[in-house]
Amino acid sequence: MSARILDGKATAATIKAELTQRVAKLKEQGHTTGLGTILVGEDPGSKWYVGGKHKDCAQVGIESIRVDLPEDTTQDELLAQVRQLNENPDCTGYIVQLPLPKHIDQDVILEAMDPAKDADGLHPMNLGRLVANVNRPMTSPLPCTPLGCVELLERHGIELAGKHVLVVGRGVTIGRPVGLLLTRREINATVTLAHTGTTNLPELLARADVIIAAAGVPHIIKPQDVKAGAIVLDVGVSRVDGKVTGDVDPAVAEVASWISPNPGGVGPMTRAMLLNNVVEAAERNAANAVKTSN
Ligand SMILES: Nc1nc2c(c(=O)[nH]1)N[C@@H](CN(C=O)c1ccc(C(=O)N[C@@H](CCC(=O)O)C(=O)O)cc1)CN2
Repeated sequence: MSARILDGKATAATIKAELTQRVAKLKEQGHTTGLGTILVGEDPGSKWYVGGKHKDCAQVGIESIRVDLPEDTTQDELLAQVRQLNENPDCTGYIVQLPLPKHIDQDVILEAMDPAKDADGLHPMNLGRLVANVNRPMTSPLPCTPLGCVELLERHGIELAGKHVLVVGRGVTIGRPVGLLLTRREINATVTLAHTGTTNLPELLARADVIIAAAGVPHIIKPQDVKAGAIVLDVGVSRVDGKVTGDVDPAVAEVASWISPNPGGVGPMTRAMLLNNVVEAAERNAANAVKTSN
């Protein structure tokens, strides 16, 4: 058996085409949609990701504002840039590219962002809303990679209700929020969150219906670890000899029923969900403008 492919590249292209229409509609109504990015330092991977975000914006008609700062930028200088984007009316939403240099406290920066402009859904208020709101539709931004995982599965017709999902990794951008998202009532999955302190990972892997691997350890998930027919999302990103390498050994495709390639799986979906968050923020602004004018 060879697993079917959860094609993130093709799915992201479809989503971008849908978003292009929504951005055009907003423009017709007199609303511009703009994404801001703040990049600190020279990390080649981060530069590539930020460049990709601006290319995506150009493709779907979103204006973009790019702030690139040197590695030795102080926390106060970065905070000043954050406040400028909070106030900039052309910026509908923005992101601060992570990771930040070690001398900057990521939590302080994320907390200084206007939660309504937090295109990454990583402001503590937006993460708190994800924790607190189990039943009503979410109206605040959600973290892009978790959203990308859910959207990728849904758009391939995969039902998660009643499934046992094992998330490997407890990071704030993926592991923790994806668990919260999957346990919302409209998705209804049962989630186990494994991390470096988990003592029975082999046992958990062997019984999972769905595995979301976000550990950042190259090829940590092997074919013999996985239940036959499991659905496997490879979210981890490491570089081995300069090549993007996921958490999942490609031979897992011989055992799984569905697998996301890496590259070409969850990465492009993360980018598409960022655009989605910006467009949703612009649509919320447009709806609020109508309310206040009535
Ligand atoms: N502020 C944020 N910082 C970071 C995030 C994030 O969501 N918000 N996630 C990652 C990096 N990231 C987006 O910023 C990201 C990672 C990977 C991809 C992607 O499309 N990857 C390609 C392969 C890329 C390659 O060849 O190097 C793929 O999977 O096909 C997009 C975005 C950390 N920082």
